[in-house]
Amino acid sequence: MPALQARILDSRLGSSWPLPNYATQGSAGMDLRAMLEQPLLLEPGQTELLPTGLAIHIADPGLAAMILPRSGLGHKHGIVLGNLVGLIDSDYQGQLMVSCWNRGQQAFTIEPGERIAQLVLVPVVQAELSIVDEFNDSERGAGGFGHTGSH
Ligand SMILES: O=c1ccn([C@H]2C[C@H](O)[C@@H](COP(=O)(O)OP(=O)(O)OP(=O)(O)O)O2)c(=O)[nH]1
Ligand SMILES: [Mg+2]
Repeated sequence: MPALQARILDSRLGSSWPLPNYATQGSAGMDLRAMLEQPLLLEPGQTELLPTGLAIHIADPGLAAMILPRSGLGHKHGIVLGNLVGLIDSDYQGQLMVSCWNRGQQAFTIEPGERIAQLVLVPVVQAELSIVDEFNDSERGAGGFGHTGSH
């Protein structure tokens, strides 16, 4: 498992609540917590940017991190991400922020320290554009958006 540099920006993280970690040996993501001073009522349709108390520096341009919703919160309570997916650049050193969007019909209260999203490290390939006039033929060509049918 590679080491990931992290800074704790809220001292409650690691004392009142555990640091983000993998819940099981096979977990893909580590949960991020809402470092709130008090419970936050999210009305239907409301979006708030929440601090996580944590900064990471991935440093390796061959890696990035994604912030993804937690399935239970998203499916049962409509609490997903205002940006749908958060992408954390390898050179970002600021606090990890989570945009929480209540896309549901009911208000939902986020408690201080609640696990609101998950962080997944992913490999990245950076490419240089090589401009051409025509592509070599491919089986698909420009067909898309249902081109292959629905059965
Ligand atoms: O859910 C998120 C998404 C992004 N970020 C941070 C890390 C990321 O590296 C930086 C920039 O994100 P992005 O490139 O997606 O946002 P932008 O709107 O393009 O801003 P910028 O102009 O700073 O790149 O914001 C978060 O903390 N949480
Ligand atoms: Mg950007």
